[in-house]
Amino acid sequence: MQSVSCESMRDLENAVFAIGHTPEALMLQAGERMSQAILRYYPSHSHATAYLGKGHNAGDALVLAKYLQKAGWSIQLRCPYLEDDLSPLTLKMLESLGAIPLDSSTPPTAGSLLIDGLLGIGANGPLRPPLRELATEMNQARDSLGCRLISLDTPSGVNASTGEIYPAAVKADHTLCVGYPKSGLLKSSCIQHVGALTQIALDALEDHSPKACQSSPELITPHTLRRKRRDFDTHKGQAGRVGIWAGSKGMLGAAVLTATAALKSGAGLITLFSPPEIYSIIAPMLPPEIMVRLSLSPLTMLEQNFDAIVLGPGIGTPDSNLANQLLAVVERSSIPIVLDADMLNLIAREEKLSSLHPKCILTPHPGEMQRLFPSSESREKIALNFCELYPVTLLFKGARTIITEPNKVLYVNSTGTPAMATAGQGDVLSGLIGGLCAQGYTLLDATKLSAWLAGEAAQLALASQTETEETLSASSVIHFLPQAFLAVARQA
Ligand SMILES: NC(=O)C1=CN([C@@H]2O[C@H](COP(=O)(O)OP(=O)(O)OC[C@H]3O[C@@H](n4cnc5c(N)ncnc54)[C@H](O)[C@@H]3O)[C@@H](O)[C@H]2O)[C@@H](O)CC1
Repeated sequence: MQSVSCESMRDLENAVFAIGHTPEALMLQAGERMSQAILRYYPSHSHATAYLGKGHNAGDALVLAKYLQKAGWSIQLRCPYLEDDLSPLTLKMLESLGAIPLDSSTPPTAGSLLIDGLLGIGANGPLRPPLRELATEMNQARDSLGCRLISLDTPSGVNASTGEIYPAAVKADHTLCVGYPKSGLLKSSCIQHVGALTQIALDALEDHSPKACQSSPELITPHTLRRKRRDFDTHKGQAGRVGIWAGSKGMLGAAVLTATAALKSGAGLITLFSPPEIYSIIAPMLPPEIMVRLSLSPLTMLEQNFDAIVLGPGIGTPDSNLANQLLAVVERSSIPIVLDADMLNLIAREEKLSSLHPKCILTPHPGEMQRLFPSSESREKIALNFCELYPVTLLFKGARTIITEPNKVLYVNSTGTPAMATAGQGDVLSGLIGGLCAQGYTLLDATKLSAWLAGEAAQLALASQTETEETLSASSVIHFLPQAFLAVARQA
């Protein structure tokens, strides 16, 4: 979904008002849909403290609060202004919420969900008192009381068009963007203030596209993703065959996670190739649906009828014979080939970037990217510059994973949580990408969908309370993939 400046968002808003939609109708829908997002991702909470400014961003917060109240939550309204200071529509939403006073002094309690409704796209420059003090209070409660902080439309104190971060800017765990995502918020430099991003669609905007801007990054949202439907008579050979070369002594788990994620992506036949020294140990670790083939050479993968190949998770530093064969597989492969982890280090070390071709998908984390393509530019520039030189699909991992291809914009993933900062998450991702490519997704679609699914699965695992920020593992992400698939809106 295209990102827009606050100014373009205003133009769109005015365009829909001009044809008869009202600010009130939009606010009611935004607030209701925000409440659905909160109940989905934060169902264990039962108390919210809504921080209110004067404008319509506060109005959204009040509508949201009303829906949470209906769901049985208790609500505190933290506001430094008098009722008469509020914009008329915001005041109307306050009155409709019932007899909850505007609290100008009581800080939130532990466990409260903090709702940042201080400022939205009407923000102008750095946070001014008294809102600056309230933003500071929210950040302190997040840090010291463990509160979750949700920003509505934009995190207050961040310039949503440019990404400039002003003093005391709110550090949201999650931002719910109304209508279109604001371009400044997609920048990697803003991640600490924006957190996960969920787009809140407004029906009135459906027929109103923002002015096309070729360089605007696009947010990967469920509405931009597509799940393939199978023909009724599909058989397993048509559902995608994936060949995987992964794992080595001491890194068996990487192979298990990659192969299991490929299986859970829906691919019909998964074969893990395993050298003799680990074969007998790894074979019993795998789900029974995965074939494990004893093999001395990755080149045998090219003789099979695969639809996609994954190379690299957990391979460590291969000896020179194996290294040459792995590099030869990359060069000779004419099917999608996912290159991850030590395979990327090998390509960097052997200076084989020139053998990359359009069937390659690279999934580096920042350290691997630095070895492949040393640069001190921003993450966004590095990704775009890399794809100007090499004809590949690039997924550049990070708290805000970005994806691009030659002559394409940046696609920015919206899902994920810091709980994913654990070993094995990259293995899951490469297995998913390989599995989806094998099922006929384009390289770009497979990569975008995989990044979104993995992050969503992690968020849903936390929401389920079967995992916490401390306990979430790559295996639990795999476990929650079915729910993440179900969350993809469109089925073509
Ligand atoms: N764009 C849309 O289509 C929709 C927007 N809605 C909401 O409306 C919001 C925009 O509402 P408004 O235009 O009322 O603007 P805001 O709610 O962002 O607030 C503007 C107010 O904040 C004050 N202010 C501005 N900058 C400040 C600063 N740096 N420090 C302290 N105070 C400052 C201004 O004096 C003004 O009173 C959106 O962000 C969104 O949340 C929704 O109600 C639904 C539809």
